[in-house]
Amino acid sequence: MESDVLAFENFLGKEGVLKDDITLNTTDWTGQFKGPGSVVLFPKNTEQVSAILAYCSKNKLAVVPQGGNTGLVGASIPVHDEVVLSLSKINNSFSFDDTMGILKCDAGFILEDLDNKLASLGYMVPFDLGAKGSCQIGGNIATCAGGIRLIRYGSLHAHLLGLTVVLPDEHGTVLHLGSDIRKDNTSLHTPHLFLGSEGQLGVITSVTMTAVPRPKSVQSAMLAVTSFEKCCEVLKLAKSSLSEVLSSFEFLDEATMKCLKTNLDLHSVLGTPSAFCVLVETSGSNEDHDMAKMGAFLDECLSKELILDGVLAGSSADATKMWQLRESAPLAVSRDGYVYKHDVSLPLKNYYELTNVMRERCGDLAKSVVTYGHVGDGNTHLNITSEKHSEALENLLYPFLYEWVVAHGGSISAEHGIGQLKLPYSELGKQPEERLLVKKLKNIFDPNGILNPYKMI
Ligand SMILES: O=C(O)CC[C@@H](O)C(=O)O
Ligand SMILES: [Zn+2]
Repeated sequence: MESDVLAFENFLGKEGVLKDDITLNTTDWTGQFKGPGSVVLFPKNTEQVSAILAYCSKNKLAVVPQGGNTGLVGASIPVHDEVVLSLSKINNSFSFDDTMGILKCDAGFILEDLDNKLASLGYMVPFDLGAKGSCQIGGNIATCAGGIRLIRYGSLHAHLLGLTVVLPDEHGTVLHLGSDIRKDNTSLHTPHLFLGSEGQLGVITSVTMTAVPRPKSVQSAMLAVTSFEKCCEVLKLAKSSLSEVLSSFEFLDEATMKCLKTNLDLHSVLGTPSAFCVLVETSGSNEDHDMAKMGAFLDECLSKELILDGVLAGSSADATKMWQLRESAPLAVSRDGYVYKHDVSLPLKNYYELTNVMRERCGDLAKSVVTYGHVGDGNTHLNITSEKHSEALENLLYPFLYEWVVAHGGSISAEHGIGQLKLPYSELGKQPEERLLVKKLKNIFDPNGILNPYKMI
């Protein structure tokens, strides 16, 4: 490794190579994934990434590309002594076409910084995540990040136009995929292969994507609902009556509210306790119009007895309080004890059934069985906690939970990916021929298998 470090210092200068105290880059924020790693590299541009990958390819050194390291499945953490390649210093180039709404930028931009830059131009990034203050746009693409606005703007597949990627071959080949324009049907849509590829095909150094006009009016309301069936009725009504302005439809159950109160001292904004809370947001361009729509929607929810109670945010401080509840849910469960995290999608008819089934199955072994998530997309975050890691509980959970999800037509990973966490179950629900095709593709991009090994593929 010493000669490798010298070679890296030669490409990057001493300041681009971190040898000691690398724990920040070899541990994830939940503390669940820790790898020894060997060295952390901080290239400043695509050429330096190319030099690194060419060298690692010739010398068969495994590499873990790393963005903001905010993932939840251990995809950006080394398993053994892989070299960590951080993209965080590749964050200079930014350009924006404010007529077409097309953004081109380096992969290492922090999502929130990018969004702030776009704000001054009247636009925003078309997705939003709790991790926005630390995650990076290149990592968002590599993991096909979902988040709280997917119901309105669609997944990143709808926004990605082009990428610069570096391949892990002996030349460190630099590829410019797709284009910087909205419509280009001249080839296979190769940039999209990298969406959700978990850094296993190549290293993304630059991203071209669409941004969306920043809404001038945003309304948020929190609703108390007595049954999950009614939550689904409220969703249907929100889609039909809020239609084009609906931008979010999020969900927290009573156990989540309890966890927020006990572990973070965060209290519901609703006066009436209820089994379920729904957070609805609209985004539009005309406050009077959007307020009228939200008001009519809330009236209809009440008159049809779909909700027990509802609070409309009267100020941005009120809205912040509502969103703080939803966005703090992951932190609240992490303070509850050892957490078994799940990110699965299901047909809505089975969405909360999973929680009920698991609550009964886990019995007293679980401390809390908590569900929140993007109900509008059928994506549930079922988090099960125990005082400490429990093998008995783990054996009750797996593979039962993932098999149940697949048997009910769901996906074992809705938005967080496979990484290390779900690797043992990654074949579930997949046709063997599809897995084979994916492996063949991986082999074309990374014949030596050096890029982010022991993960999804
Ligand atoms: O903590 C989780 O399980 C989910 C994290 C994130 O995807 C969210 O939606 O808050
Ligand atoms: Zn989520």
